[in-house]
Amino acid sequence: MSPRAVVIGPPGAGKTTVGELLAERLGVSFRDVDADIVELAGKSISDIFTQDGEPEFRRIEAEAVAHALDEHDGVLALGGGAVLADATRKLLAEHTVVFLNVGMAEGVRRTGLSTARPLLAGVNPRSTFKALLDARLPLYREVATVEIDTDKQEPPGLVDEIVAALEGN
Ligand SMILES: Nc1ncnc2c1ncn2[C@@H]1O[C@H](COP(=O)(O)OP(=O)(O)OP(=O)(O)O)[C@@H](O)[C@H]1O
Ligand SMILES: O=C(O)C1=C[C@@H](O)[C@@H](O)[C@H](O)C1
Ligand SMILES: [Mg+2]
Repeated sequence: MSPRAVVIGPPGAGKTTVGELLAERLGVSFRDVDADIVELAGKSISDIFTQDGEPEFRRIEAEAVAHALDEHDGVLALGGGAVLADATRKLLAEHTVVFLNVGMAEGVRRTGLSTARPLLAGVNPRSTFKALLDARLPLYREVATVEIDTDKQEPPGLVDEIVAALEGN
């Protein structure tokens, strides 16, 4: 079993919003690994980061991604930092991966000051977001089947673009 599409990208790229719509359009179910992790750990992502640390979060995340890639045949959204794990990038090489990209200004606007995103909760979200993009862009691109720029289009239009890109693949 393999997901119809795995959705990756930075926080605020729209993985959850666009992923849900894409699943609806394809007539399949949607699953979000961030939600799997919360269920597995029995606490919020912020609590995992503060109580157990980022390395422990990444360990749980890599395991949860491997399970979900194996089990889910619909649309699967990964957490923004899932591609940091070498093992996860290796697994993704076998899958159809949609990279939703977002620029710094729009990414910061969309994520706002939400405490649900512990990595962006610091004093300067703009520079944090930029550092995160600089470090991760090559990793997203390494595993992406298609890359979609989300800055200037609403989710329904993005779904049209993704479906067209996947059909042409
Ligand atoms: N293309 C878009 N245009 C405008 N707003 C958008 C777009 N995509 C998502 N949003 C809005 O941006 C916010 C973040 O979207 P969403 O939660 O889907 O991102 P995400 O990639 O799942 O983030 P995270 O990595 O934190 O889970 C939401 O309020 C959503 O409505
Ligand atoms: O960008 C990241 O590293 C993260 C994004 C979220 O999806 C969550 O997986 C968590 O907050 C970490
Ligand atoms: Mg999300």
